[in-house]
Amino acid sequence: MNGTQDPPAQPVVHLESVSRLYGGPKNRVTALDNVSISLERATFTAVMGPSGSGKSTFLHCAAGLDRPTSGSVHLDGVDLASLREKSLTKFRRERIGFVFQAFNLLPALSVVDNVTLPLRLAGARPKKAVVNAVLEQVGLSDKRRSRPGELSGGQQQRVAIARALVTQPAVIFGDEPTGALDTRTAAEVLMLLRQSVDVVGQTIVMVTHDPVAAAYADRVVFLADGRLIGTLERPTVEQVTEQMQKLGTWSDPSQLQKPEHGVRR
Ligand SMILES: Nc1ncnc2c1ncn2[C@@H]1O[C@H](COP(=O)(O)OP(=O)(O)OP(=O)(O)O)[C@@H](O)[C@H]1O
Repeated sequence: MNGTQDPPAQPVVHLESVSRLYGGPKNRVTALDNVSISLERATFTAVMGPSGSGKSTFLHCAAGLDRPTSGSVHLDGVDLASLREKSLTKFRRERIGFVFQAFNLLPALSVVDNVTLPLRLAGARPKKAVVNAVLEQVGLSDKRRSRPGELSGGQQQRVAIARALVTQPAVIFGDEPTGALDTRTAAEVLMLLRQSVDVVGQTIVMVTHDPVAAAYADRVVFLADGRLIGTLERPTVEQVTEQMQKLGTWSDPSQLQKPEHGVRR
């Protein structure tokens, strides 16, 4: 036995048998049904599935915005169930970044003030070098004094990405981050997300309906009726489209690759 071997890398996100039920006994909805998955650091995961399959619920439970009915979520080694509401809010602010379809920028604030807002909310003083590096990374160094209204949609989403990156979070969760953008601008934003994984080792989890967007990820996980029914590694647009068509037409989901536990290269 080799005693000098490194221990296996701890996944940055780990869901174990997570279920989320809504409603009461008479109108019970199982939005997530016994989902287990591990996501490793510096990976880009896309979450796909038909409407109502549980994608948003998955994202909300994984990011500590919602609490599972049963099962556990560990994020960056922390069991989210162990955190009370206030600590969970602090944890989210410090360790998780969010990028939404609607960019959710504050219109009265400049680019730089929008980007540094999470740090200031956390009571930290933004480090100039970090802020400059992040603005450079998203290609907005020359727009730091602009207001969101003076920017294009793609530029606004890049501000939102810079705001998510600036706390150097364990994970960035994206909910249709390119849903409001035209094809070319979406490609630029996806490229930026991809680069943040490859260059600075960011971990990203993104819900999307778009096979083209999903193909930027390292892995696509497919949900149907709240269940994790398959994964695709190093997906191509064609493969993702094919899997979505299978799900859409409800042909045999067993044709999909079975989900693996603790998957990654
Ligand atoms: N707060 C809630 N109360 C009751 N039912 C809910 C609630 N949130 C979600 N659901 C139900 O849970 C299921 C999964 O919803 P979810 O929003 O996670 O799906 P989704 O895959 O993100 O859908 P879409 O692609 O349409 O956004 C759906 O049947 C939905 O109606």
